[in-house]
This record gives sequence, structure tokens and C-alpha cells, in this order.
Amino acid sequence: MLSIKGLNQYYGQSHTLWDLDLEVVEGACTCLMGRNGVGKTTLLQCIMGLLPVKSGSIEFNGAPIEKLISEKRAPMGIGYVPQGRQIFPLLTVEENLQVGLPARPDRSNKIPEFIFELFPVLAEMMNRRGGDLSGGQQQQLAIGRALAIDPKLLILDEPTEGIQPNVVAEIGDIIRRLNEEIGLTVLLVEQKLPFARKVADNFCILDRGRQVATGEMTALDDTLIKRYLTV
Ligand SMILES: Nc1ncnc2c1ncn2[C@@H]1O[C@H](COP(=O)(O)OP(=O)(O)OP(=O)(O)O)[C@@H](O)[C@H]1O
Repeated sequence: MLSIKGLNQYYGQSHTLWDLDLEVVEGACTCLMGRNGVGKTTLLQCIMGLLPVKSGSIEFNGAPIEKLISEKRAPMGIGYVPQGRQIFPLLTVEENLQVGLPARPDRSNKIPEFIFELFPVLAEMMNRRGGDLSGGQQQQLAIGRALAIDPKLLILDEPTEGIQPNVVAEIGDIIRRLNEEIGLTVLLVEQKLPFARKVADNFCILDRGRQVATGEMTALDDTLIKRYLTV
């Protein structure tokens, strides 16, 4: 589904991602893990075309996308929930959900009904401003906005950051449901280990910009956790 090979990225002179490989298997949920500053968000931004890459390939459903401008990637079926949610605080919930609609392949301007089934709170708050929602509600809005384009791949950058435990559990359940019930492929950055274990099938660990371990979540053992994840 998503296949990255030999990716190198620089911020100016600073070499940040090094010969990085990542395979996201269709229909599975893959968790990108690693300590702060190892390059997880940078990698997601390269996938979305928000940062240029120096070399390497990014294939989505067999098509090379690394040279496409960012605006062409979402319509191919990639939904993105950035770190910190980045909803529009002055727009209403409805307007926030409408923002992504032009990227839908069918050009429909109707917000899909299943978003309100997943997140009933969004239906209740359609006319409220995004900035007036709680952190958990904003995260649900950001996920709803990404889902409004009916993506085949959903990318989430730390969806549990700064969110109350009960909403964290709810978001975990929804990611699993999307994955199991509609076969949505998910790539997730997550630092909370219990959440990652509950939600993801596979893991990929980064350390100082390199991929250092990958496998099924059941193979994520204490040695890997101590070496690459604990602070
Ligand atoms: N705009 C930027 N310009 C220069 N360096 C940057 C920029 N953004 C990030 N970096 C650096 O690149 C490295 C990787 O950062 P990145 O945010 O991708 O890591 P991360 O694994 O997502 O960390 P976190 O878990 O803290 O979000 C870090 O050393 C960071 O300081």
C-alpha cells in the first residue's frame, strides 16, 4: 500500500532521515515509534509532500508519489491528521469538515454520514467554532476531517497527545473499528505504548533518523523497548 525505500531528508545542512525504509501493509495498522526528535513527524510530512526529500522513493498503491505536489497526494486517498490537530479555530465544525471535500475523488460536497455515526459529538456541535471544542473533540474533528475524503490510508500523528484518558480509549476503539470494519489502512505515530499495542498490528521504530526495527506488534519485546523507546 505504502512503500518507502532509501529516503533521505535534510533540514538545510542537517541530515534528518537516513536511507529510511518503511512498508505499510494494506488493511493493517502500523505504528511508527521512537523517542522525541528521531524523525517521526518529519517522515509523515515527507509522505504528505509537506517537506521535500533529497533522495529515495515513496510509492502509494504502486504509484511513485515523491515528486507530486502536496495537493495531489490527498486526492489519491491519503487522509492526514497532523500533530496538534491543526483544526481551524474560527471556522465552525461543519466548515472544518468541509475543508477537505474538494479532495474527494467524486467531488461530492456532502460530508459523509458515517463521520457522524463515528463521532456523534460532531453532529451535535456542527455550528460551534472549532476553537471552542475540548481537546478530545478537536481530535475527533481532525480525524473526521481526514475521513471526509474517504481515504484508503489514514495517517495520524500522535492522536492521543494532550487528551483525557476516556477520549484516548474512544479514539483507539474508533481506529480499530475503521481498520477492522472498513479495511482502512492506518499509519500512526504514537508514544503511548499501551495504546500502540492495543491499536496497531505492526511497528516500525526510528532512532536518530534511521529505521532500526520493524515487525508484528507481538514481537515488540523489552529489549527493543529499553533500547529505543524508554527515556
Ligand atoms: N523545521 C525544522 N527545521 C530544522 N530542524 C527541524 C525542523 N523540524 C524538526 N527538526 C529537527 O528534526 C529532528 C526530527 O524532528 P521530528 O519532529 O520529525 O521528530 P519526532 O520523532 O516527530 O519528535 P516528536 O516526538 O518530539 O514529535 C529533530 O532533531 C528536530 O529538532
